[in-house]
Amino acid sequence: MHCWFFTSQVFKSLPGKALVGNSRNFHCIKPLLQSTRHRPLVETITTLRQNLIKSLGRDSVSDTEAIRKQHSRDEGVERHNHLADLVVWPKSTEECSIIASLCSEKKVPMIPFGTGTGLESGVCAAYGGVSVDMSKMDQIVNFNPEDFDVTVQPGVTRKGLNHFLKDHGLWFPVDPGADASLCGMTATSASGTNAVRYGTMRENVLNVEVVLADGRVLHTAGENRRSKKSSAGFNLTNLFVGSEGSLGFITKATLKIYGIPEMMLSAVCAFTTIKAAVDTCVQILQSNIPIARIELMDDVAMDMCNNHNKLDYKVAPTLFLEFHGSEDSVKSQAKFAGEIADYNGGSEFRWAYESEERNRLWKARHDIYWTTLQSNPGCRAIITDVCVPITRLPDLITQTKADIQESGIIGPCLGHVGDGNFHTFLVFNPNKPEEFKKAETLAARMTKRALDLNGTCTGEHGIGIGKMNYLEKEMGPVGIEMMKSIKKTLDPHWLMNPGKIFLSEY
Ligand SMILES: Cc1cc2c(cc1C)N(C[C@H](O)[C@H](O)[C@H](O)COP(=O)(O)OP(=O)(O)OC[C@H]1O[C@@H](n3cnc4c(N)ncnc43)[C@H](O)[C@@H]1O)c1[nH]c(=O)[nH]c(=O)c1N2
Ligand SMILES: CCCCC(=O)C(=O)O
Ligand SMILES: [Mn+2]
Repeated sequence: MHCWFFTSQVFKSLPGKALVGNSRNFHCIKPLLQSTRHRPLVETITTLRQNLIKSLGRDSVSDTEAIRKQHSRDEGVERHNHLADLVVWPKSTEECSIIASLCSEKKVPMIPFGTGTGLESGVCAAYGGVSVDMSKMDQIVNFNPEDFDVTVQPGVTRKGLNHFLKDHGLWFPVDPGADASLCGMTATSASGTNAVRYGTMRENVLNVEVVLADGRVLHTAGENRRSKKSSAGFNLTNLFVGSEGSLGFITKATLKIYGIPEMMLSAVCAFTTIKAAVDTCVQILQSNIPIARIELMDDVAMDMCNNHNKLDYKVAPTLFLEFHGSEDSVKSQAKFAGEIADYNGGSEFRWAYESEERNRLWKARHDIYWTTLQSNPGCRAIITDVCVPITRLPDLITQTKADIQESGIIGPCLGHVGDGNFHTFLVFNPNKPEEFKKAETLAARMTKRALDLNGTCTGEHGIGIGKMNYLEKEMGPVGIEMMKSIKKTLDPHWLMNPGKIFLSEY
């Protein structure tokens, strides 16, 4: 994989005539999409801006540099140095359609923006264009507690939805660490710590409303449909789950919701080896214990976690577990899981009974990325996200940890092991190109290994720019051809989030 350290020479060599972008100081950028595409001309953007102001109002359109910068990057490693030319804030599906029609008419790229918590540069403006910030469409538009479904606009975040649902004794369990928008989560096919029991976005989205590149509005399961199952034709809903803004704007998502369990009980258990911890996880799943969360943190992650959260857990490979259900069910699940852990040499479970204690524990888990960066001031990290069939996980993690140790790079390992999904944060100093190179080499080896073990390059973060070349390997030529032909049907001028997912255009 190539990585170019940013120089003005590289920037000048990018395709384009009268460019509207600027040059931020990036430590690394990726090769652009193989394309003859140019950024929009200044005069095109000027006319488009006037038309957008006429349709949406002056307050809903911005071309200030600070706002364009804020909308052109996410929380992952900076892989791009281009800014959107304009940022707009639609207030309704109709306004979204107008934006799409105006941009299509001028052949200007459109980039949906949720909350910008993505990790693979999905919101970067690879070819400039219009960043469409969906945050002002923030209503819960349909709530059916007795049917266990809710329909939200794109500005509703997962924490916002859960705050609303709590008073009704309900919750939405998909929980990426960040407070992401639910439509952004749909767009990236997100998951998190609860997926082992409740599934990912793929299993929890019943219908989506989409504004297509030309402004048409599609309801992927038919307008207002919210049945739990359907055999009616192709599954268009799941086509849009994971589409990463490349097929249209998700303007509504209808989601499954759940009753808050009568009891939730968390526990922490340390092991002498990674293999013993992962074996425990595999055996718990094979025993059909309906565990709600089962997360792994290695010794490196536990050490950082203790230091930053004033915790005193053992510095060893550790499982964080959680059981949901009635009191009887939780107790019997916990007993059975405890016996399996014991069989694998695990320490006694350390229980967290009270919700305050549980929240502290899971917050420490969710914050581990920030903890890693704070433990290494001035550094950034390449975030890996491979996922394999669970029986392959012990080998994958053990070999990866050996690789990391040999490289001398700092790289905590953690994961949603119940799904076979794990992450490393490969820390590098942006001023030391050799460290970045080492981290990239490690990430590439790990991903290749996961693919060789029948897995995927991304369990939950998506392809964006960061994993474009891996998608080609994972899908093979026919798979990529099919994906592109679907994109061509929905977005014939390649205007929706160009420069993402695919290494080359049609
Ligand atoms: C600390 C921390 C921890 C985690 C994570 C991030 C961070 C910072 N994430 C990643 C992230 O939260 C996840 O990818 C979200 O789904 C992104 O949602 P945003 O609303 O922020 O989308 P964001 O604005 O970042 O956009 C992401 C992509 O979706 C597209 N998009 C956004 N809104 C859209 C819309 N309405 N219509 C069409 N396309 C749209 C964008 O164009 C882009 O390609 C994660 N993820 C995960 O799965 N599991 C995890 O455990 C974590 N953990
Ligand atoms: C922000 C880095 C990875 C986040 C993540 O996916 C997790 O902690 O599980
Ligand atoms: Mn994760």
